[in-house]
Amino acid sequence: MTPLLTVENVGAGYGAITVLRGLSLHVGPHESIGLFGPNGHGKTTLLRAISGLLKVSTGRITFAGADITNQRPVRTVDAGLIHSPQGNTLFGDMAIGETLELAAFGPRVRPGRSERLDQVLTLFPRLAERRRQLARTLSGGERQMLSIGCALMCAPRLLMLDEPTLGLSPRLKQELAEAIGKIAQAGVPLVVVEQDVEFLLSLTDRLYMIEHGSVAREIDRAHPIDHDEVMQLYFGGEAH
Ligand SMILES: Nc1ncnc2c1ncn2[C@@H]1O[C@H](COP(=O)(O)OP(=O)(O)OP(=O)(O)O)[C@@H](O)[C@H]1O
Repeated sequence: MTPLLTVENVGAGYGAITVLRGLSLHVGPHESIGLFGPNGHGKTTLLRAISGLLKVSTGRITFAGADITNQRPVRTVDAGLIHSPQGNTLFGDMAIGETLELAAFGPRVRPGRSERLDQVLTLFPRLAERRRQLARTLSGGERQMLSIGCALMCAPRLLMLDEPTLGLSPRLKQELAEAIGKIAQAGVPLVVVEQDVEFLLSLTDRLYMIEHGSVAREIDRAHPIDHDEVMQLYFGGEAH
C-alpha cells in the first residue's frame, strides 16, 4: 500500500548549519511511528521540514500521494497534515473555548466544528472544566492538552506531536499518554517525538532513531528492544 507520508533523502538546516542529512522514512496508511534520539540531532527540524515551517535544500516529501516539498504551512494544514509543536505556542489572552474554535478556521475543517469540540472536551475533561479560563493561566500539562486539542480541531489525517509530555509530572504524563492512545485508537495516524522509548513503543507501531540528522536505526514493535539496548543506543559502549 502507498505510504501516507514519505520523506526521501531530505536535507535541511539553518543558514550555514546543516541538520538533516539525507533523511528518509515513511508512515504507512494506518500506521503510527515514533521518533527518538539524542538531543539536538534533528527531530524537531524534521517535523518543521515536513509541515513546511522550514525549507528543505534537498530531497522530496509526499503526503497522501501529493508532493508537499517546501509547501507553505497553510497548505499542509489544508491537506490534513497537522503539527503540534514543542513548547507554548498558544495565545495567552484567549480562553480555552475560543482557542479551540479558532483552530478550526479552514474551509475543510469548519463543517463539523462543534462535534469535534465536543470530542476534544470529552477527551480532555480538564479543558471542559476550564473552558472560559485564559490560556496564559493554564498549567504546563493543561497547555499541552490545549495544543493537542487545537490540532484535533483541524481534523488531522496525520498528527505530528513534538515531545507532548516534556516536563510533565509522571501523573500528568500518564493522563496525556492515555489521551494520545485514544487518539491513535480512534484511527488517527501519529508521528510522535519522545525520548522515552518504552512510552513510544506502547503508542506506535515502529520507531526511528534519529542521529546526526539521519535515521540511525529502525525498531519494529514485533522486535522491540530492551532497556539496556536503549541505553547503549543513547550512550554507546557496553550496557550495564
Ligand atoms: N532556528 C535555529 N537556528 C539555528 N540553529 C537551530 C535552530 N533551531 C534548531 N537549531 C539547531 O539545529 C539542531 C537540531 O535541533 P532540533 O531541535 O531539530 O533537535 P532535536 O533532535 O529535536 O532536539 P531535542 O531532542 O533537544 O528537542 C540543534 O543543533 C539546534 O541547536
